[in-house]
Amino acid sequence: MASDSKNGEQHRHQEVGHKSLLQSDALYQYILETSVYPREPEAMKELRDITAKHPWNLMTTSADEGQFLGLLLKLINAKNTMEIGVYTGYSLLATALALPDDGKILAMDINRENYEIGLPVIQKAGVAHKIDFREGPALPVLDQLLEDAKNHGSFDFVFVDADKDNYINYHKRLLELVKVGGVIAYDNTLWNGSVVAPPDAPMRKYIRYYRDFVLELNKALAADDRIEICQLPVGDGVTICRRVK
Ligand SMILES: C[S@@+](CC[C@H](N)C(=O)[O-])C[C@H]1O[C@@H](n2cnc3c(N)ncnc32)[C@H](O)[C@@H]1O
Repeated sequence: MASDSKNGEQHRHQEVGHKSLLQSDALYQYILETSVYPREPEAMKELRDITAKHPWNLMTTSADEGQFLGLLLKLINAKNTMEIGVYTGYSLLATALALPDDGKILAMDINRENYEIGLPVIQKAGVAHKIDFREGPALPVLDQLLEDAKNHGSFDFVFVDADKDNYINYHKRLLELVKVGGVIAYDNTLWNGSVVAPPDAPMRKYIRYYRDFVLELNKALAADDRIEICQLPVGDGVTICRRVK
């Protein structure tokens, strides 16, 4: 993405230059080349390459975050999961590969077209049967799930990576849908580093618009005694919440 600042390179790095908040490109590259790329499944690499050619590729989950999600899912033995915000499906594929063969992902996105870009790769990887994709806004689907008591406490894991202005609304509902001991991961909780930017700092419009919602969410998660949390500087910041009551 172009930068209009004199200090173009640095500006780009801060805003959207790569998918990490680490202050050194070399260090991030080291992590990718040492620990991530050599272990990345072939299908995920293929999907990452396809997505890189798409005009909205900045939205994709980074390879290091994909690796983290896959490991987390295995550590908690997740089976019944949900994803809000699919795009071309990189995090979805990471999830599908990490789940057992009878694992499930209820995946929601308002845009089916982008999901279909990645779908052939997901099918080729032999994990498409785990995915139930719903096109449309996620909130009404959550409300519908809540109407049936048997869905309460039925999810092991949820990855939320969609409209930041709804995260608080998702949280209210997800806390009832995730089991005690289950995990909700909220993506982009450091929001391009803008959470610590002074209010008059130059920011892209969409960064400025969603910033207040992210700040509110972070405060609300920290104050919520129904969850344990850990905010990690992976990707654009991901907050892991474990339901405790
Ligand atoms: C950052 S992208 C998701 C990236 C994805 N997790 C990946 O690994 O590539 C955000 C997605 O949220 C979707 N989205 C936006 N508003 C939504 C809503 N109300 N309900 C469901 N999906 C929504 C967008 O269409 C977009 O594909």
